[in-house]
Amino acid sequence: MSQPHLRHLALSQFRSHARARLLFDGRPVALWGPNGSGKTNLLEAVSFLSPGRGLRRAASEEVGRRAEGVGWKVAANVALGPTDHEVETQALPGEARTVRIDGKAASQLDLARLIPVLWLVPAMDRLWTEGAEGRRRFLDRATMSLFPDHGEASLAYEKAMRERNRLLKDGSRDAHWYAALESQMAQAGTQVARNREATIARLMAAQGQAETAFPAAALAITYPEDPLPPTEELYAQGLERVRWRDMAAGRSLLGPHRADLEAVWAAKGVAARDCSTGEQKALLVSLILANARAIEEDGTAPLLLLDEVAAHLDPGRRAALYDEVCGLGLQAFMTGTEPGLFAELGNRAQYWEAAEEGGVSHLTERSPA
Ligand SMILES: Nc1ncnc2c1ncn2[C@@H]1O[C@H](COP(=O)(O)OP(=O)(O)OP(=O)(O)O)[C@@H](O)[C@H]1O
Repeated sequence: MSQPHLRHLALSQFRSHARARLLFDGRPVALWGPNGSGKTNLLEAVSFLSPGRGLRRAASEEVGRRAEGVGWKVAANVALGPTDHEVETQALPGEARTVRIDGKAASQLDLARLIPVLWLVPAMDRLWTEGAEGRRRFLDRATMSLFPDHGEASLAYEKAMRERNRLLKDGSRDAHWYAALESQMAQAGTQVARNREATIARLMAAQGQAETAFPAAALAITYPEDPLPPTEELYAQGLERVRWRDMAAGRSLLGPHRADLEAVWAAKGVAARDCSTGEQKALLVSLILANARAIEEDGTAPLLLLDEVAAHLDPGRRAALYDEVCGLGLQAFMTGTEPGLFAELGNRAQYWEAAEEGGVSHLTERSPA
């Protein structure tokens, strides 16, 4: 039986794509074409089949085609074993993004339960050297793909923290109100932290399982000040203890929102941030493949969006990546400016050529000559 995949994808007024309809057979998809031809835009459309702001972290109104201003829509048929699901997500001008699954209104978190979507984009080349926020987002996306309750726990945590921050800013001394919010933060925050810890354990185990050309990373979650108390009860007590310190800071300083993800190239003992650009990319590829393997242990498979990943890898690693993607049976969407970058894939992939004319992208299924 084939892995979960998109059977068809239709875009309407999505960035440079006025109207596009693509049919897929479950093989990886290699998308090639010149700069600005709409390749990343297509991957971004697929990333909107998961919760959040997609792989460019764009606001919904940004992704509607500029010339039209009529809103945008992405529709897909998702094959999950013997069952197909119709998924639609769209936003009308000035309105929030909506989701429908099999014709019924659904939440964005329902998308995550249907099919996980993982991605690597060029902006993530700086993941290990820039601020902790990007690394937390990367970790949370991995976590959500393995623990579907993670999205709800994160939302509950953020909501309680926002309310506590408001009390802190207002200088409130209402101990009962603080205690209620701190108990909610401790409950949801402990869940968030546990899910993340379990995720890095699974990613490390999944890296160790396969002999690949990609380096294994030792991962750890760290905190800038106090470590996170290990139980819900101790965490609630910790929040009470630091209440007046937090009031001076005007915000909560203790919790999973301060976490950072550290990675070390295990065999060399070198921190990811001190590795070369290509090595950092190889570490990310290693983690994303480990993530896919861990998802497969749960009996499903993610969609993988790899934007311009081939350009950074030497030919040996490129071939290894393709072998791994094909071995896992993943529907990976991969972009490159030239078809030659996919030579090692041969007929194991479906090929689409992207071209742009008058600001509108066109996609044609075409095997490289
Ligand atoms: N909202 C929008 N409406 C219309 N066109 C848009 C919109 N947003 C971006 N574009 C256009 O889409 C094009 C970029 O497409 P995309 O990023 O998919 O290119 P690409 O093929 O991935 O290129 P590269 O190889 O350079 O990464 C640009 O020409 C940009 O102006």
